[in-house]
Amino acid sequence: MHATISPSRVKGTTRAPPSKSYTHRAILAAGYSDSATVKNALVSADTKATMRSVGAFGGSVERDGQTIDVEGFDGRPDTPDNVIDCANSGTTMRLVTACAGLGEGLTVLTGDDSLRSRPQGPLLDAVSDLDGRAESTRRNGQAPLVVGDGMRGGTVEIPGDVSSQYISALLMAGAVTDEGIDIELTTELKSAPYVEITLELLAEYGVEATMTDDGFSVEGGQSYHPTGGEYDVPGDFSSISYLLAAGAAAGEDGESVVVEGARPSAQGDSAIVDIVRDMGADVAWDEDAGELTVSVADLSGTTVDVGDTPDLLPTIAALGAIADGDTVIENCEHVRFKETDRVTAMAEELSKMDAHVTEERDRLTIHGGQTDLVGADVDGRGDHRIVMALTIAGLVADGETTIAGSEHVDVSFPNFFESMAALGADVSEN
Ligand SMILES: O=C(O)C1=C[C@@H](OP(=O)(O)O)[C@@H](O)[C@H](O)C1
Ligand SMILES: C=C(OP(=O)(O)O)C(=O)O
Repeated sequence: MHATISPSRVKGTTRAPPSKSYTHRAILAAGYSDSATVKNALVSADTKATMRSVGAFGGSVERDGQTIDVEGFDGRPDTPDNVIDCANSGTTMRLVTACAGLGEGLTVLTGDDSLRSRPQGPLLDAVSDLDGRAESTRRNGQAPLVVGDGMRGGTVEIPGDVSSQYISALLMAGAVTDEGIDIELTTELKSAPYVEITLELLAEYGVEATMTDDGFSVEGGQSYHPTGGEYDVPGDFSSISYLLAAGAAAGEDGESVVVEGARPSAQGDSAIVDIVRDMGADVAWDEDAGELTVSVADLSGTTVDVGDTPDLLPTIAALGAIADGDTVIENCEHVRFKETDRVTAMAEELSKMDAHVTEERDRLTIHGGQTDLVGADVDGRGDHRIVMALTIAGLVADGETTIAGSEHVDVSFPNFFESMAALGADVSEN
């Protein structure tokens, strides 16, 4: 599918979709429990992969709108009858790999072309070091994976600079081992707020895990049970970043964009509020009401370290192409290991719209204000965040922008184009 965006202005009230990261964890945690209900869940292609996994492990997952009732597998998972398809979802593959490691039998995990090219090696090594079996069928550290054989607890070393999801996965699984798991990081942790999200979610399910001097630790023999049997998912700040960016860059003069569902949580991506402010936009955040209000401004460049917030890179790059002056995105090498290499993807696609971009291994600089953005045929590269970020650029470009692969927004923000159109954006899909 293609999305066509014509220059347009936005205003009005919209609602943030529920957090993808919390939804994945809440559903798998419900799987580890005897039963739990996840309310206000994100129902998207990625979170459906986690629901399928819980079912494959012997749980039952029933969905009524955004309420998910889970009868869990209660501790260690059963051996699945079939392979588990994690589709495009890195979070599912990592969280489910550690869970599969607990099983008596073997689980086979696969995914789409993108997911089968992403790194799993450090997590496979960790599961093996903890006496499980974890192999890449192609012996290249990538899926398809074969995992199982009753991983035990213990101490394990793992790098922190490839994916924080390995640590989240081991913490979730470690709670139901006998001995627990102590994780020692061998390199600096990137995407650290996502481990905070895991700790916060675990606490909500009555499971204790902590940060230590050299990593993280979870005691074994714990059981999962959310207070009152229910967990309520907060709004997603990665998704909110596109809505805020739209309001800041393409808001109607004298009007504002209001985003509901923005309640504070451990999400590092709430940094987008300050980033947009630094670029010159006026943003008010009523944290009690969970409401953000943004109005249009002449944006200027900024410098952002995305070590903690990799998913914001496409949004910041698009804003940088709209702003005057240089926007420097630093500490971004790990953003190359996502659904696509997002550093190169944004550099190349924004260049098609006449943006001036300098790409280095660990830094992306967008030289804003040198020429106006022009509408172009661009490629979303099968990556939801590239599609959504290019849409923001398309709102202010001169002429029509056509984005290939627009259907991929179903990974994290299925009603993205409907939400944009309701705010007044001139967008259509065909
Ligand atoms: O744990 C999570 O929910 C996520 C962690 C981050 O990945 P990395 O830890 O691989 O950087 C982030 O990019 C991804 O979208 C979601
Ligand atoms: C990288 C992402 O997700 P995942 O790692 O789950 O595929 C994302 O949503 O940007």
